[in-house]
Amino acid sequence: MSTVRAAGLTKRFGTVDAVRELDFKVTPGITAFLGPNGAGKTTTLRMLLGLIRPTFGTATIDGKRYAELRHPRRVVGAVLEATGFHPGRTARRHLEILAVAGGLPLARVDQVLDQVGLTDAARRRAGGFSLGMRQRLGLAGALLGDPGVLILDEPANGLDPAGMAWLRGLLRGFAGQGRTVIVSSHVLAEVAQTADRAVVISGGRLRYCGPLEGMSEDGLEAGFLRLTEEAQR
Ligand SMILES: Nc1ncnc2c1ncn2[C@@H]1O[C@H](COP(=O)(O)OP(=O)(O)OP(=O)(O)O)[C@@H](O)[C@H]1O
Repeated sequence: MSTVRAAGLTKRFGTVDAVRELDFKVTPGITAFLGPNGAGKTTTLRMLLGLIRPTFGTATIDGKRYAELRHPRRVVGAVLEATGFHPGRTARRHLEILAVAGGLPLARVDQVLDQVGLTDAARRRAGGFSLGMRQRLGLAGALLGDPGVLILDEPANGLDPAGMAWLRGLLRGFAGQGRTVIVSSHVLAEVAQTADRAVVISGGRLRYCGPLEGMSEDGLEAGFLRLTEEAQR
């Protein structure tokens, strides 16, 4: 049962307050992480994953900052952008390297290739993959450590309708095992079909944290616009 928490989380880039005093807690299930362009979503996710340091406050997973996790890949898997592949490496080789670097059993590679539907493409070079296939490969890497938490930045980007339905099933199955998913998205129709809860930020500040129904009495889009419009900078 993994919990993700932001406490007083703040990030300043020069004079830009990207994230301001965010407090939220995410528990098992699927939580959509929503906000307009520039709201601070990616910055928040990068702080959770120890990729950038907060100016103030903390971002923790199971009570620990990412840097304090002894086996981070077993705790949290993440896909922030589907571009971090060596184009000349095959999908399988890419995952083998990640497994070795993360101290994970190589047997996981075939399991995750199967889980994301890339078994038949395992020997193909990632440089020739479509955007949707790169998303699947990124997801495979995130799943390698069999983590309790998945953090995904716009994972539906590039997926065709069948791919979106497949991703929804995968995330539901993952959450159904009592695990925690945080998924950022701009596609509210997809969010409505997938998420249990939402964290909404705008202008770097928290606007909502709670069940999806709680922000969408008159439709998710209307709720989202109401929560975020006064904060547009
Ligand atoms: N490395 C950086 N240096 C300076 N400013 C940054 C940096 N990274 C992000 N910002 C600024 O911080 C703010 C939040 O950006 P962020 O990428 O976190 O938003 P986002 O919600 O993920 O947006 P989008 O939906 O467009 O991806 C923006 O004003 C952005 O320009």
